[in-house]
Amino acid sequence: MSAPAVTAAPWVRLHDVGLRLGSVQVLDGVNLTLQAGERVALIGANGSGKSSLLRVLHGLLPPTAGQVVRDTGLREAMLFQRPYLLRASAQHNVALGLWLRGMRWQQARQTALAALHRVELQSVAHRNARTLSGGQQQRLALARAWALRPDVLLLDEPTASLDPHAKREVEALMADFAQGHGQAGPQQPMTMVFASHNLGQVKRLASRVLYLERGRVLADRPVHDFFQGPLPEAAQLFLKGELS
Ligand SMILES: Nc1ncnc2c1ncn2[C@@H]1O[C@H](COP(=O)(O)OP(=O)(O)OP(=O)(O)O)[C@@H](O)[C@H]1O
Repeated sequence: MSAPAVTAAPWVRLHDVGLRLGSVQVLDGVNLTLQAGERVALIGANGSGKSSLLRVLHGLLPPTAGQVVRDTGLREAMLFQRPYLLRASAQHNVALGLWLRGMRWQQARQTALAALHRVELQSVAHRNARTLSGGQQQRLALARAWALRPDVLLLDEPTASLDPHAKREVEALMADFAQGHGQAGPQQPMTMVFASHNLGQVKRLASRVLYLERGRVLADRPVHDFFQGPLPEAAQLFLKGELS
């Protein structure tokens, strides 16, 4: 992908952020500035803290130490590992999110239909969302997020449980959104932060890579530098394991 139009404005800053849940130190001493327009991949072993960091970035989990400072003028949406869908039509699932944010129902239904077109799900707009395939459900979740016109999209392993074809479809939509073909318009590429175990996907989509281990950010590099190394030994070993 071509270089993103990174603006100078930070979307969010984390100052020495820690997160303790019960007896587990989930995040530890995280210092991070993410700029609008970046495409950031979070990688690391299971349990390294990727999902938790996404939740802290999105403001769903307050940190138990440190500070999060965000640009509240930017609209955010988040996609979870398994989308939560109501037992209602695909169109209804998208429209409801818009209605809850104050849009009139008729307009919400129309906007929802346009969003379903965007992800090529118009033919199943009236199907019960729970009967859709995994790939279709993930695209529906993307439509639901896209309909909200987010400036920032956070995604937690969005293609983890999908077959290769569905994976490619979801990835193509992510790439499209990141390039500025989302609703924010071509002048303003969507800022994207995604957790992934798929290094090919990271290379294809990310502009910057954060490697997490036991709640700490051990490496934070532009994507090209990350894969060219040199990296801290732990990150190097992780990459070797993932690529073997
Ligand atoms: N509510 C909770 N209470 C206690 N510990 C938690 C809670 N949520 C997460 N954890 C722990 O925090 C650590 C980080 O979890 P997290 O889900 O953020 O990791 P992850 O890198 O996203 O993992 P995966 O790749 O498996 O999705 C894990 O040890 C997990 O068990």
